[in-house]
Amino acid sequence: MITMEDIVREGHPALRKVTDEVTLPPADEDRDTLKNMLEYLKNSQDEQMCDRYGLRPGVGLAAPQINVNKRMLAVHFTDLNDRLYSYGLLNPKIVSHSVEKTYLSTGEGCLSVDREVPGYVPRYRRITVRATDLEGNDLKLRLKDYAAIVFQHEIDHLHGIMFYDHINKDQPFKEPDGAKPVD
Ligand SMILES: O=CN(O)C[C@@H](CC1CCCC1)C(=O)N1NCCC[C@H]1C(=O)Nc1ccccn1
Ligand code: NI
Repeated sequence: MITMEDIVREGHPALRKVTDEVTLPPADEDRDTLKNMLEYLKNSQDEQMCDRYGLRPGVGLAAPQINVNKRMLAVHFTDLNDRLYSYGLLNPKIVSHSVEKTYLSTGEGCLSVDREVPGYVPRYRRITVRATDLEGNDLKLRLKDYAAIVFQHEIDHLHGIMFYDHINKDQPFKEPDGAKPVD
């Protein structure tokens, strides 16, 4: 099982690499890795598992965070309309997005960042993501608000981008133009 020891922290070169696409169909090793990433998220949202293994709760995890240079991510969360997003995705790609922006009013954090980095992280309010899931199905996900934010945070990791790269240096809490916050 993946624990916090497996999660690399900022400064580790893996977090600044652009990941390689996964050859499809995925090798068993890649599928197992992605299943373990999804398992981590579920474990991290279970009180007992959290306490027993010292896990930091997470709603998303990208392969570079466990030092795997592959274009794979896992998400496990329910959005504000109680829709469950629980996926292991291969080669996810944002194929379109709104001009309109959003941001988490609490700012963002990262399991690979052991410090608070204050400030709003501008994100597209709506995105369409194409990807392959663990069963080999081609998915097209239309995401907005919180779900769009989570997926953008994870897909950024696959391109060596950290959330704080987007924070306005001069005015971290400047509201991004015309953006509607997600609380
Ligand atoms: O790349 C992936 N990561 O770095 C894990 C991050 C991903 C989220 C950060 C902002 C959007 C996606 C993550 O999940 N967190 N960030 C650090 C500590 C908190 C934790 C979190 O938001 N937990 C949570 C939230 C709601 C419900 C349950 N748990
Ligand atoms: Ni992160």
